Amino acid sequence: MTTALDTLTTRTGLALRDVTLTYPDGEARLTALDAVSLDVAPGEFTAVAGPSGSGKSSLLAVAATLLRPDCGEVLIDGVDAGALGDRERTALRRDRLGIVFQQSNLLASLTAVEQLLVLESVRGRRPREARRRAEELLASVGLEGAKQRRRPHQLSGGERQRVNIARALFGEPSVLLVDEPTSALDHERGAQIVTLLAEITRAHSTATVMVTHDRDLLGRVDRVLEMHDGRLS
Ligand SMILES: Nc1ncnc2c1ncn2[C@@H]1O[C@H](COP(=O)(O)OP(=O)(O)OP(=O)(O)O)[C@@H](O)[C@H]1O
Repeated sequence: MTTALDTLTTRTGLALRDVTLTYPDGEARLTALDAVSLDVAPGEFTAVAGPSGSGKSSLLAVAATLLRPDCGEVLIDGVDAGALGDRERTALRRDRLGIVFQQSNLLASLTAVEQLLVLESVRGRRPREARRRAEELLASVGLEGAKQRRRPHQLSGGERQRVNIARALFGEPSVLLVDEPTSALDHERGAQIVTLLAEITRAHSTATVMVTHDRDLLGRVDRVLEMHDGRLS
């Protein structure tokens, strides 16, 4: 069976159209996203800043197709995620999205290279080719040589975050979603991670969205959007 995803070739990035998301709140509903629209083109690095509780994580979860909005559309490379069945949406996420969560969620028993290779079973590259690509990606985020064979507890917080970023890039995503990547890091290391994300956005032509509340780190992004009470401006 041919699906919308099989025929998809062009990369157009991320678009949200009038997205509203509510959560149950006792008898009522709390509006976390209020008619949010957003376009992020390939190669564009957009930051979303705003106070705690303003809806930033909800925005990323909806863009990541992990939460379904009450209404509105989420388009990844022009494909409306809401129109897909569960299986197709999972495939869209796997093939088109890279997600970097706030805390590094690396597996304790695996080395840096293995954190990337563990994804391989679902992608079907040849093992040697996959290992070479994993090593190249880790080197490109600044982790070279013996560090690639270390486990998470043998790496610094910044290095773990680099592994996370390399892992998110392993599937060659069109859209890169990054949630508070610097929350566990000091200012200097945080700034290095944001610089790295800016470079990645150019080099890989990803439509990158980074959520942050650290305004000191916004110098390297193309655009800063403000989130307030579920509204984006
Ligand atoms: N699962 C949930 N159930 C009910 N309400 C929720 C849920 N998740 C988030 N909320 C509420 O939705 C609103 C937006 O939350 P969200 O986590 O998106 O904000 P945020 O800007 O990411 O905050 P922070 O910077 O503290 O992580 C908040 O009022 C929050 O309390």
